[in-house]
Amino acid sequence: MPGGLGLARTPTGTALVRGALPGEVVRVGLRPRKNHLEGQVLEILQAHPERYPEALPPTADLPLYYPAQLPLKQGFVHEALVRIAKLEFPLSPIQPSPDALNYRTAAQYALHPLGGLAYRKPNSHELAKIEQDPLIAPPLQEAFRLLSHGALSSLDEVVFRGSLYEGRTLVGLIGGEARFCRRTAQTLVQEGLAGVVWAEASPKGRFRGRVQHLAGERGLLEEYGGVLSTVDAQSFAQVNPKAAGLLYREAAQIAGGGERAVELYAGSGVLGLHLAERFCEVIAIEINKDAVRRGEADRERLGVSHLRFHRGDSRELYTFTPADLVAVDPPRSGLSAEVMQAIVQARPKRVLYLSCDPATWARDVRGLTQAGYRLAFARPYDFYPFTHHVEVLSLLER
Ligand SMILES: C[S@@+](CC[C@H](N)C(=O)[O-])C[C@H]1O[C@@H](n2cnc3c(N)ncnc32)[C@H](O)[C@@H]1O
Repeated sequence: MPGGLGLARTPTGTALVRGALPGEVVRVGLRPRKNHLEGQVLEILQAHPERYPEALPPTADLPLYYPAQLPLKQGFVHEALVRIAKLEFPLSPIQPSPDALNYRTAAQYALHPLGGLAYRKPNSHELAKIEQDPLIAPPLQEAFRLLSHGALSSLDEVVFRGSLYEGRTLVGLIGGEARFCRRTAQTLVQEGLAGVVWAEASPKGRFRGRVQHLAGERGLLEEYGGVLSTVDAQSFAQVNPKAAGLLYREAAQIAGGGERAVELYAGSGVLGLHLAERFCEVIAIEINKDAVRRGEADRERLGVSHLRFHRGDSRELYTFTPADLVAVDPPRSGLSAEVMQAIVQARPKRVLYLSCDPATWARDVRGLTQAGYRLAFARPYDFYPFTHHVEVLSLLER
């Protein structure tokens, strides 16, 4: 089901079960929650006929052979539209990921106290050591090998950001003190990693505190749908560049053209660079300064002078109206009430909505349809094989 949990009805109520696939018979340890029961699979008594038999990291909550994952993901988006947006709409078929394994170009791991890399078990502080990660792309495999054997126990986490285009990987070392990491960073670069940054472990979140460059490169070029964009270890970029490239291309095709497009939640403006082929002016609004810095550098390198960045909040859309198109790609929480209001007041002819959460997307589609827009196109995209996550590309028109 959406959220990556199995659903079961029991005599004492509904149970949400981590690790169970639809139709499986499992033995589960259950705990009562406020309105339901929750648990973890202890033993699989009758497995799904398509269950994937090889080892996967604990974040892979959809362990099915790849073709069996796709109809489930299509179903998550359809179900969100019917249940939340109250719409029966003919979704276009899901676009599979070009690679089902070895696709991720970003990953983060905890450091195990006994050495090696580990995952935090879902909803717990316990660490599960991992020997390999079949979901990460080839350039990250080498970084994984190097850091699995390093003596890094003073750190909390390591972050990898690789590039398929350059075949190299940047590493972020998180926690401890920068001065104790400098020598390790230089060795890692000598051993073939592209660059290393250090970041303090901050309660505000990863890379929200002090960040210091330690060795090698600060950024790498990555290809997204024919556009070369800079990526770094500390700011957002899509982690499946081949799948994201397909989405950006289709997004630009369905967006039409016109005088002005405004892109909200723009990151480093990769979508904006695609839209710039069809609009006389594109404004990219993004709150994160590192993402804006990367985007400005890309725009200059590519000579796209009619794409401009505004570092600020998406609520500031009103400063850049009128617009023919407003494009949004918000975090999982979707559009805030203020951004929704700003879009409705701006009255663009078209709203291009990219989403990484079908439930909040469906909520916002409902809001936009109530404000006079109609859903004209929607296609699920699979950026995260072997997980329940699914992206949506959609277009609304008024
Ligand atoms: C899902 S990412 C999309 C980035 C970009 N469209 C891409 O595909 O690479 C969401 C982005 O929204 C930015 N963001 C979050 N809240 C924001 C806000 N209130 N106003 C502007 N940008 C925001 C984040 O920094 C992040 O870069």
